[in-house]
Amino acid sequence: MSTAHIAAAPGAFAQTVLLPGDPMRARHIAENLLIDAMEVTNVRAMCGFTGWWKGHKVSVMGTGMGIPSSSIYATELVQHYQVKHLVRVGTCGAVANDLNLGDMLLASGASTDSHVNRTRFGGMDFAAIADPGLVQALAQEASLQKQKLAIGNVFSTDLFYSPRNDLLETLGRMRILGIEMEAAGLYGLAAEHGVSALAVLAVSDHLRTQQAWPSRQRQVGLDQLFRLTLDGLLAGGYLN
Ligand SMILES: O=P(O)(O)O[C@H]1O[C@H](CO)[C@@H](O)[C@H]1O
Ligand SMILES: O=c1cc[nH]c(=O)[nH]1
Repeated sequence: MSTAHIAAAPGAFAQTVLLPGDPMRARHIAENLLIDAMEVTNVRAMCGFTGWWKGHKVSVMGTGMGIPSSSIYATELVQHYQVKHLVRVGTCGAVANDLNLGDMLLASGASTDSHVNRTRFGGMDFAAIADPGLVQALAQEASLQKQKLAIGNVFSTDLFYSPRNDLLETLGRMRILGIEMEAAGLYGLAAEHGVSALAVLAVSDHLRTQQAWPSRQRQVGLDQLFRLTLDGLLAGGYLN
């Protein structure tokens, strides 16, 4: 079986899939963290892998950038490959003053300038929230491992390069912690399809100080985040 964008055999994916925006980050996770990971799809070079974390099956697949691209892959994974838990592992820009490059952030909610959830929700505002069970699993694991994990609202934007001069001030005033481009769409999609979703992010840029990771570090510099996420998913019973 294959879909328009995923060419994988039935059952090729685990019930839980890590979803980085960058397909090369998916490959990095498969080759450096998972055991016996096999590439299961590569359409448009959007590679996906299934392997093992501490004896439990897990998949990882790139989504591309932004809600439109990530929604295509997430929908096909849920509808055609019976995926139950969608866990975005991405980068974000820090809005909050007390976040630094490399800090980890769990998006318990995601605000957005995208209209996808209004389209889903009859024109009304949908509160795009992470699955509470996944939030608890990751928060508990971070606490157990004594790792700092900020938890709060992020902003999922359609425009990486925003023309709005007031955006940072507005986001800060509304207690948004960070900015990225997929979580709100993923949370709306999960609600629509009756699956669970979570986004955990590493700070790759700081919008106030203009500090930024180089592109290579965005690809391979998130291992601490991946390990914490995989351990949390395992402890929470999300890996089969
Ligand atoms: O690093 P990823 O997971 O791609 O996430 C962030 O990086 C991209 C922009 O550079 C957007 O996809 C944004 O959400
Ligand atoms: O969407 C994103 C991702 C990383 N850094 C940003 O500033 N924005």
